[in-house]
Amino acid sequence: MTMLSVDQLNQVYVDTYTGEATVAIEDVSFDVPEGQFVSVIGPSGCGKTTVLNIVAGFVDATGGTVRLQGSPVSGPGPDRGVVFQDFALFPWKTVEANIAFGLKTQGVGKVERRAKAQEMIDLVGLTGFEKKYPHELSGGMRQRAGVARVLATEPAIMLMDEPFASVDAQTRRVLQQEVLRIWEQRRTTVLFVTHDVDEAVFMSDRVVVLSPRPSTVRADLSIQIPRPRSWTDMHTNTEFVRIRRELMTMLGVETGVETGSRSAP
Ligand SMILES: Nc1ncnc2c1ncn2[C@@H]1O[C@H](COP(=O)(O)OP(=O)(O)OP(=O)(O)O)[C@@H](O)[C@H]1O
Repeated sequence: MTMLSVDQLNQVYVDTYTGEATVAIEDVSFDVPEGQFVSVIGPSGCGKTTVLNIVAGFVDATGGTVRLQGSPVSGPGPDRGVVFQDFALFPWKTVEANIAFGLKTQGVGKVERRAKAQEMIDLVGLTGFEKKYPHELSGGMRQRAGVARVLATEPAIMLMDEPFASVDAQTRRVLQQEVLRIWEQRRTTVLFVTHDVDEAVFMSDRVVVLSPRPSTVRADLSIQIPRPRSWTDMHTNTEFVRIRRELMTMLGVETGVETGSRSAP
């Protein structure tokens, strides 16, 4: 089943003061089948975040349609769970309360909320940290709590915009593996935006490559690396090495052209 359908998306931003128009997205179309992990990659400023924000319902597209499970998207909704770069946890709530929060807004009763929150806490490896506040957690733990918070509400699709951008290189690799481990147990459909070629290839079933702004879909590559995946095996995995090289060349990374793309450290 097609979970998400992005059809001839177009986005023009108009500066409210100068009236100047910026065509961010020219014409972008792609589908995401249920259960797939799909990354969107492309040069800096090509409109990756804009695509995600339109799918999330935060931004109204100036053209084209986004359908989720066949229904047009016209605003934010509980069927889409967004994992933000800055974790978006409430600092005054414990891990448990943060994770249960979305369920509360959905009207889920207290007992069920507690049970679901605990299930998610165990799933992401935060058992024992239920009563801690976000400032008492490491960046990696906060991100896991952020993922758990979104997963608890069982969205049809998870939208992730550079979720590991603010953590150090080593933690980033650990978190990439962690998120994959969690994802492999749930297989929630994921739309993932990143700059990072290695991250996109490592995580995804497919990588949608956008052209420089105003963007179109430049390539749509299927990643046939068996799961579960681990970073230890990647550099000797011929499929990883081949697709990584193809993407690097496409994005101009090896020719030294400034594209904003980079590989994972
Ligand atoms: N709210 C806005 N108002 C005006 N212009 C915007 C707005 N949001 C984005 N843009 C412009 O649209 C283009 C695409 O931006 P967007 O953030 O979607 O790209 P991106 O590929 O995610 O960038 P990056 O990789 O640098 O994060 C850029 O030129 C940006 O300046």
